Amino acid sequence: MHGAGNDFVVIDLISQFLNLKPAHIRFIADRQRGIGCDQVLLVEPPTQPENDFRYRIYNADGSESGQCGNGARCFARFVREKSLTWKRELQVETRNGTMALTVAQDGRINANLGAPIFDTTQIPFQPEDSEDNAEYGLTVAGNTHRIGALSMGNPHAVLTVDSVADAPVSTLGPLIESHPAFPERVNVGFMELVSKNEIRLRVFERGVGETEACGSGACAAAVHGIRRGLLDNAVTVHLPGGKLSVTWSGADNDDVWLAGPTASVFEGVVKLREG
Ligand SMILES: N[C@H](CCC[C@H](N)C(=O)O)C(=O)O
Repeated sequence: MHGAGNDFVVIDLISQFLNLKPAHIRFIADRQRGIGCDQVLLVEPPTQPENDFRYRIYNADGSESGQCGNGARCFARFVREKSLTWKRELQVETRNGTMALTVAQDGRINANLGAPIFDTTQIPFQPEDSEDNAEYGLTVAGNTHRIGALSMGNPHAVLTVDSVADAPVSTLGPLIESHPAFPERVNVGFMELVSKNEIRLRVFERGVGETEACGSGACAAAVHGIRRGLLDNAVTVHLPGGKLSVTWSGADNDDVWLAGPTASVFEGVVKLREG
């Protein structure tokens, strides 16, 4: 499956049981030797009866994440296509709590990624200096960059650039992804302001590299722009793989909603060697 080109292998662990280890995840995600994807998503029974499913997210390098916005939308489509539920309002358990997914009559899927988190200890982020107009200075290879830092259930650094086409995604992205100021590493967004309701964005994702789209990254960039007064509350996010929509009231405790396309591409059986 994919959401605007951010692609996933989604595994039903309700009608089957697998004890997947990081080596299995890396094999499945390997685009030459395995199936190939940005993330592997696990569909599991909930641990609490009031919820519908449990949702676990693993990056291509085998690391687990607490959030995947595009993946959540594909998750909602998957469980309905596989007749694991008929509901249109889903409560899904993630590593950080629960998230609401809604499937409209026209098939559009909205994901509630919860309220953004700016508390640096929860991102986690250890800033070199104090926040100034929602930005921090971050020294990378001798140069200081201005970044926004927040969590959408997973950590994000957001840089504002004049042009995403010219942004140093492949060089600066990995240096910030593994910067010591982010003890759990970080997803790195490069945001270009188009208007008060539109941005262009490229994301170097933690544990993957640059992806065609990043749902939580789109939310993090839009929230950062709204917080700095550069964007209105509804933002169209143009990514290399397609368009996502983010809405957030601007109130710190209000939830961030993500909408966008989903697609089911292929279904099959994978043979996992005992790892
Ligand atoms: N690489 C991210 C997880 C996937 C996020 C992205 N695919 C999305 O749609 O939010 C992380 O390690 O936090």
